[in-house]
Amino acid sequence: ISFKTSLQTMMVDIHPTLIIEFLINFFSESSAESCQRELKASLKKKFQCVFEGIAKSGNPTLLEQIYTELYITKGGTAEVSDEHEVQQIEATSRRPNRPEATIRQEDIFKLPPGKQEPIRTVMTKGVAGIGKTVLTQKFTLDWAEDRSNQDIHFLFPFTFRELNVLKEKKFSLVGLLHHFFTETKGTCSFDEFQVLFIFDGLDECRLPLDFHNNQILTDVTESTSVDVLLTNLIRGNLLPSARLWITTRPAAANQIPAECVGMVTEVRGFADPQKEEYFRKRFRDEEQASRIISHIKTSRSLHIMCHIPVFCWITAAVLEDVLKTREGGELPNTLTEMYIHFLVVQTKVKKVKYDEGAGTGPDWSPESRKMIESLGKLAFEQLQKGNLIFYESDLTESGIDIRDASVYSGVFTQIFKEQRGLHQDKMFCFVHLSVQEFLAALHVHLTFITSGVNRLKEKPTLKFSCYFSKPKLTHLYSSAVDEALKSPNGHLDLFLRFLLGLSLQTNQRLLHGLLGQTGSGSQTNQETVQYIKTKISSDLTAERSINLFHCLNELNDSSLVEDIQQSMSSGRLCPDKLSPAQWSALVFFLLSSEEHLDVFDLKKYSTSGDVLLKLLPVVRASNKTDLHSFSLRELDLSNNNLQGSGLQLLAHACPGVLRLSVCSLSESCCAALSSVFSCPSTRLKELDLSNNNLRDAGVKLLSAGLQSSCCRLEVLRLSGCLLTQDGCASLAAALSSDPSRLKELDLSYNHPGGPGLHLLSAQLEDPRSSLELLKETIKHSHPTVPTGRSRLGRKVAYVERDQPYPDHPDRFCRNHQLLCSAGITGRCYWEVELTGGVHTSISYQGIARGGDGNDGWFGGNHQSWTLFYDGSGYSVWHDKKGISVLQSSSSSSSAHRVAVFVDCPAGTLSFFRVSSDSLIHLHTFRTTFSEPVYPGFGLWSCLCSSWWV
Ligand SMILES: Nc1ncnc2c1ncn2[C@@H]1O[C@H](COP(=O)(O)OP(=O)(O)OP(=O)(O)O)[C@@H](O)[C@H]1O
Repeated sequence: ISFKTSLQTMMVDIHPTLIIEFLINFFSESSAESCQRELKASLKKKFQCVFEGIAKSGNPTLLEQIYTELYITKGGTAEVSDEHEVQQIEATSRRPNRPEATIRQEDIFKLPPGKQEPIRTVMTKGVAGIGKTVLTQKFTLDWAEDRSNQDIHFLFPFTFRELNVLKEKKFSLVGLLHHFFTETKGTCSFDEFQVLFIFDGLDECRLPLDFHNNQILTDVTESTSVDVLLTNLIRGNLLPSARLWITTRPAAANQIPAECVGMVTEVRGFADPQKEEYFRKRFRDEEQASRIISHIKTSRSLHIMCHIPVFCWITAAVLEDVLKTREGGELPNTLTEMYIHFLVVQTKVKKVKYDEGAGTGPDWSPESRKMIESLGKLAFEQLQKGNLIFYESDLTESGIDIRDASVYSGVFTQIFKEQRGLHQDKMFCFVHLSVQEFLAALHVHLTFITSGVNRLKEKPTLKFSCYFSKPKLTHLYSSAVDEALKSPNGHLDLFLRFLLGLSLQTNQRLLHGLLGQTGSGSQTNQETVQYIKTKISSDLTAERSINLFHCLNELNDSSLVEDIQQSMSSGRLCPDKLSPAQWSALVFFLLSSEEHLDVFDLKKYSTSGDVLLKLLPVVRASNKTDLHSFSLRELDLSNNNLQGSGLQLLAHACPGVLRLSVCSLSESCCAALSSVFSCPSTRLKELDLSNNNLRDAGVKLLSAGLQSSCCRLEVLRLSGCLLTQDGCASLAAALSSDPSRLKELDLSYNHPGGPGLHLLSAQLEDPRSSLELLKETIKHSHPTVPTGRSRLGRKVAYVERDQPYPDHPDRFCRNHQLLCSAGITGRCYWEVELTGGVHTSISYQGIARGGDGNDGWFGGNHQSWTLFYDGSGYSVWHDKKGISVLQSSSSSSSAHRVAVFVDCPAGTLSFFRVSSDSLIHLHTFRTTFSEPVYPGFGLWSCLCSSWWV
């Protein structure tokens, strides 16, 4: 009636085009409303249940019944984190008591206080199994059931898993929405609606998200490949008014350019009270829940791991079973034990469900054995490649019959999930990365026991030699330790813990029937323990030695830690006399001891900068570190891979000068430092942040702190921090604010551009500004490409053929590299055209030429500095420390030029990329050259490496 009346009223005196417009609006609105209703109904159906590792035949659990609040923090960057996920879990597990900005699940898209604009793109990071998917499901369900976020008209939850299978297909954005959400077919224009896209699991994305080269697309009805749709949607070219939520494991976060992300949040899993809540929700029987909770609390390792919801789920499954069958018996304590029980429990479940077995004790049938062997092979081979999602072809490669695959996933539903993407493409994954790591370790163990082949060495070297001597398990373990230590991102750390855990006879007995013969004896274990201890004594990073201590734990050896504990309790601990192994033991002990971490009083140990550096992992982990008596005037932590952790504490502790040059700091660290500037108790006067990739976004955060009336900073060094005009504008705004006390600002080796410098130079003139000195030496020492340069026409290429040159002591024995014969003492500029993996370096004459080759690599010692191009990006190295400086968009096979500018008297060495006769600054080393330097070149491999000068 109301429609009819309105229409009649209008018909009387309104222009016909307006009537048509009214009609279109009227109908599109009502059809949009019905689309929304149907979409909500379908999402409600889809998300009200959570499949806890059971993909097919299990009983779905209601999300509402198990959902336990997750701890989510705000802040951080979209940058990649190199730490292995388990270390992150262990580090982050201690943080919840810190006053960090947290955010509730339902507020993720609320307008932030004081902001006019809503955030367009939120990225949520979190390690495997921490609850990202469940979180997006809860958000979606709450929306679909009208509980929250009703300002959103349409919510479209996608997973990268399902988008992967559309790799070869073409869609328009509207077409893609209609394809996945058929309920919305009645709506063709989403411009005037508030739309939220959820993209879950960026780490699983196999689409080439090329943000730099993909075509720009603004038309939502134009068809193209899905990756082009995604890059344009994320960049805001398509549907600029839409909101986006992307979730990812930390290692994959940097696939999205930082400028496209408005806010980063991180799921930290369950805080301590939520762990209890989880088990109480899961076990309605209160007594059973209490027993399980108190057991978990007795083992620090288990308690920490229970921050990860999926681990809670594994623990619940194991303990439920163990408590049933082992009244009064010992409960699993180490990680390996827990995972062995998990496997045993699953086998029993399978026996009861499918083989009508009694379910008492695991009886490994030949089929179950074969299945575990195949899954183990798959787990190991894919772990080596860094893959967590597998396709049918990966299964075939590991000897798994594709026709049986669904039976496998049906049987071992809780270990191995089968995912069905669109078009019924099958994808598989283990329920959790740690299950994959466990099965991979089991595979390596079994292969060695049965055939003497060490899978970590990849060569069946023992095939013949085993006729003469029995292959030794100690070799397997020591090579596994070596491989794990070699991995740049620690991807074998947890694998190693499991492999060593499996060497214990007590654990092997639990798997009796699967393993057949047991392998190692106590002699082997002792040798392995000794080997690990020698490694701990060597020069390892804190994270690496901590993992080795966890390994000793799995081997039931706690002697190193006990020694330290005794020295501590007897008051004999003397920090100046500790060996590297004892330092590591102290760090590990402090990290694993609950009470020491509540308030960590550093002065108990020493007040030297060196000690502070060694104890940094503890400082990072402690809830509160007492650094007030730490009365250093100046603290120089330059050239350390700090990555920002513990910075806030350090900066508070340091009253005068803090040097953090070349510390791998990024934008995220600037928020911490900025909050120090504005803290009333700050006494920081000079801060050197040179040669860290802070970029404009980081400097913007610092500038906010500089404006605080509490800030006492007088000297700020930001040389070589990748700043452009925007960064300079933020600094200029901060300096013009009233209370700024900054007198000296070093901006050399950045790209401020004319307007940027102009803004800052104006501060020098302004009598109200405190700025007295502005260094922007880039104008002078940043070379322009010289016009009259000549091509030397020297070319070197990598060949795999003997060369007819006689031996010479100046020749590098192992490394494919050479030094020029003329040394440089003044200023020199040269360019190199390269393809493939190439080192462009300078070095002193004295660099090692012989030996095993490890010390003589350019950048692998204190005598040389190098820019290394690995075929996809650049990194700079000196004294074995490297930082990545630029990812390249060109392919490894295409030639490109880099330039080197060395200024010996000034002590600078700069590397640039030459791009159509302009120079892009990559990095500047600053040092004192004590002798002449020689240009050097190295060819990494047969990737057709070659260079011209
Ligand atoms: N908030 C929660 N409450 C209860 N259980 C949860 C919660 N979050 C996760 N879980 C449990 O943990 C399991 C794994 O969670 P989820 O799949 O969300 O992890 P994820 O972070 O997406 O992991 P991945 O990176 O491996 O995809 C779930 O199947 C569920 O059993």
